[in-house]
Amino acid sequence: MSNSTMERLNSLLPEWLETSRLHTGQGEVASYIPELVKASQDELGIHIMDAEGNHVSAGDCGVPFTMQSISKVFTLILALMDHGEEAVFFNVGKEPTGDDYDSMIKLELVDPGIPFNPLINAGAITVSSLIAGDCKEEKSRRILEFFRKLANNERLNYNEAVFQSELESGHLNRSLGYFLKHNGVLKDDVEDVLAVYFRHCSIEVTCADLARMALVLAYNGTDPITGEELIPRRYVQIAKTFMTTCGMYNASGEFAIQVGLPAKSGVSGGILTLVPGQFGIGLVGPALNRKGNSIAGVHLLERLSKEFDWSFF
Ligand SMILES: NC(=O)CC[C@H](N)C(=O)O
Repeated sequence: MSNSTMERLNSLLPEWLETSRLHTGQGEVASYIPELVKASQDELGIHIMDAEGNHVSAGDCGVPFTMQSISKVFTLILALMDHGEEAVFFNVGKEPTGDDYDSMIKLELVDPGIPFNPLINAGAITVSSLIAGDCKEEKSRRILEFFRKLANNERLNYNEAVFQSELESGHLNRSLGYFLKHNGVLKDDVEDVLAVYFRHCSIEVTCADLARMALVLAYNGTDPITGEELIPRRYVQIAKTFMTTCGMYNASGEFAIQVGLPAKSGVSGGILTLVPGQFGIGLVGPALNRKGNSIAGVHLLERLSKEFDWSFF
């Protein structure tokens, strides 16, 4: 079944990608992190991988980009592996916000002032502080090692220019950090926590890396190619639930209706998604729609999901 889907994908994908690419003109490349604006407006690439390691790719799939918010899924998983559910969800909630990902409004409105979920910035900054390690370097090292294992790529590394750019321009994230510190949610030094957060957002990948990471989620935590169990099933279940309810920001409901797959997007235009038990998918298209998701990427995923009946709803 997967083989015949692969064959059809092989013949359809190049043309479909070019049709979706036409939508890039209506989107905008993110500029609030100055270094990100250097990405090409009309870029679009995708890589789809199955459990045997067969893959189909199209477009600009070899172009490296930073994971940004996509990394939040995997730092959440690592924090769960480090401390368990109870400790993590003592500090961060489980509900969508309806606000922008970098909003702080709800932190003042609820008591206790913990972030609504681990995929908004406030939640992910909190999760960064929960990663085990004696210092920021050790926490960052553990995150990078974990990501390398998931992507089966020892060469995965930071984009230092993007890291520095966000370190210098991340005033809103800095204020979220200090607010969380004031609320008693962050215990560590705020600048140290932010450095860990900015570092994991700056990890550079290609579509193939994202597809491999997604494949591990598609197979409930076991890399189907190596057979190695990398994540306990329960934590994959939690991560995929958050991806479904909050992974595409305030367009998560619409994405669930139109595509119906767990997904996470990032401000660099990346999207990681998966077809449970079948495929891992990595995609990049830096031109974003008004909700902050890759405009052409969402278009392509909608078309693929409808054609192959991928929605799990
Ligand atoms: N949506 C995103 O990808 C946001 C991540 C980005 N590093 C930030 O904190 O603003």
